[in-house]
Amino acid sequence: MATINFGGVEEQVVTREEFPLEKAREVLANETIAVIGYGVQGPGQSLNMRDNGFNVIVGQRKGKTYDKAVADGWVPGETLFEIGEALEKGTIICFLLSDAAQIELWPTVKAALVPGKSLYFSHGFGITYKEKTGIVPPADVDVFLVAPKGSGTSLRRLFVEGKGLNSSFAVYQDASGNARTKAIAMGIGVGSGYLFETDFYKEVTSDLTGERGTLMGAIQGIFAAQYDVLRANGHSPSEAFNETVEELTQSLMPLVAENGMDWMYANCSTTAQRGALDWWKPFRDASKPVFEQLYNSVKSQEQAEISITRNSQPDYREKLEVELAELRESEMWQAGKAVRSLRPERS
Ligand SMILES: NC(=O)c1ccc[n+]([C@@H]2O[C@H](COP(=O)([O-])OP(=O)(O)OC[C@H]3O[C@@H](n4cnc5c(N)ncnc54)[C@H](O)[C@@H]3O)[C@@H](O)[C@H]2O)c1
Ligand SMILES: CC(C)(O)[C@@H](O)C(=O)O
Ligand SMILES: [Mg+2]
Ligand SMILES: [Mg+2]
Repeated sequence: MATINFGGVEEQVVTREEFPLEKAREVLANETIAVIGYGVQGPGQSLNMRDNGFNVIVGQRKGKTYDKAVADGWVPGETLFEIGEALEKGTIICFLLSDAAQIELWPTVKAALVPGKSLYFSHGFGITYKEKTGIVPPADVDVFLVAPKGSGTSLRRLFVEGKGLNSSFAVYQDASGNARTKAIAMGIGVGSGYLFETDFYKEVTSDLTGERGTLMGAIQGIFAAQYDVLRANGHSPSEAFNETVEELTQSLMPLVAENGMDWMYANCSTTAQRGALDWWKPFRDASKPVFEQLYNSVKSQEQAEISITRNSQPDYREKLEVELAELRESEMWQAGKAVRSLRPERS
C-alpha cells in the first residue's frame, strides 16, 4: 500500500505501480471470472478484464442485452452463457445485476456458491441491507467488492484511451485467507486507476449520497434552478443553456478536472473570480441542509427501501423511461440538444 496525503489526511491506497497487471494476472490465473449481468458495469468490467488477459465469461439472460454481448465479441457456448451455466462454470461470481434484480436472482446464485468460490459485488447494497435483500452468503466463500467510481460506460471508454477510473474495494468475508488480494487483483483487472479501501456499509452510504447529491441529483436541481431564473427574466433558451450547462461541461469542468477549482477560477476573469468567491459560500450554506437531509435518509435506509420497492415493480423500466423522457423533453435539455448539434466538431 502506498501512503498518500489527501489534503492533510494520510491514507493507504493501492496503485498500479505496486500491484501491476502481471501480479493481478498471477493472482487470478486459476480463476474463471463469471460476469453475471451485461447492463452498464457488466460490459465495462468484462471487456476490460478480457482485454487485460483474464479468463472471463459472461452470464446473461437471452434478449437484447445478450445480443449486445454477442456483438461485443462474446461467443455463445464458449464465453457467453445463460446465467445458470455461467454460475456453474465461474469461480469468481461477479454479481452485476441491478441491485433490485439481485434480490430475485439471489437464491440461484447462492445455490451455485460452493466452497472455494468467491462472490464479487460492485456495490455494498445487497450485503449492507441484507434484512431487506435476503443476501446472506454461505460462510465458506470469499465475499468482496470493487466499486468503480463512475459509469461502466466511462470505465470502458477510459480504458480504451489508456486511462482509468478510481475504484474502492472492500472485503466482507475472507474464507480463503486470500480475499483481499483477490479483490485488489480484480480492481486492477477491471482497469482501476488507484484503489482505496472501504467497507460495504461506507461504500453504499457514500455512493447513494453522491449519486443523489452533487454527481446527479443536485447538479440537475441547480441547473434547473438557474435556467428557470434566467428564462423568467427574459433570456433566450440558447443563452440560458450556454450560461448554465454548456460552458460548464465544455470549458470549465475540464479545467477543474485538470488542476482543481482555484485553477479554473484563475483562468477566468477577475470579475468572475470576485463573484464566484463571494457566492460559493451562500450556495454551500443554502444546500447543506438538503445534503444533511439526504445523508440521514440514506443512513436510515429510507433510500434503500425506496430503491428496492420502486425498482422491483414489473413496470419499473417503463416508469423510469417516462421520468427520463420528462427530463429529456424539458425546454432546458431540448435547448441542450440543439446546442450540442451546433458544436463545431459535430457540424
Ligand atoms: N451503472 C454503473 O455504472 C454502476 C457504477 C458503479 C456500481 N454499479 C453497481 O453495479 C451493479 C450493476 O449495476 P448496473 O447499473 O450495471 O446494472 P444494470 O441495471 O445496467 O444491469 C442490469 C443487468 O441485469 C439484468 N437483469 C435485470 N433484471 C434481471 C432479472 N430479474 N434476472 C436476470 N437478469 C436481470 C439485465 O438484463 C442487465 O444485464 C449494481 O450493484 C450497481 O449498483 C453500477
Ligand atoms: C455511476 C455511479 C452514479 O457512480 C454509480 O454509483 C451508479 O449507481 O450508477
Ligand atoms: Mg451507485
Ligand atoms: Mg457510484
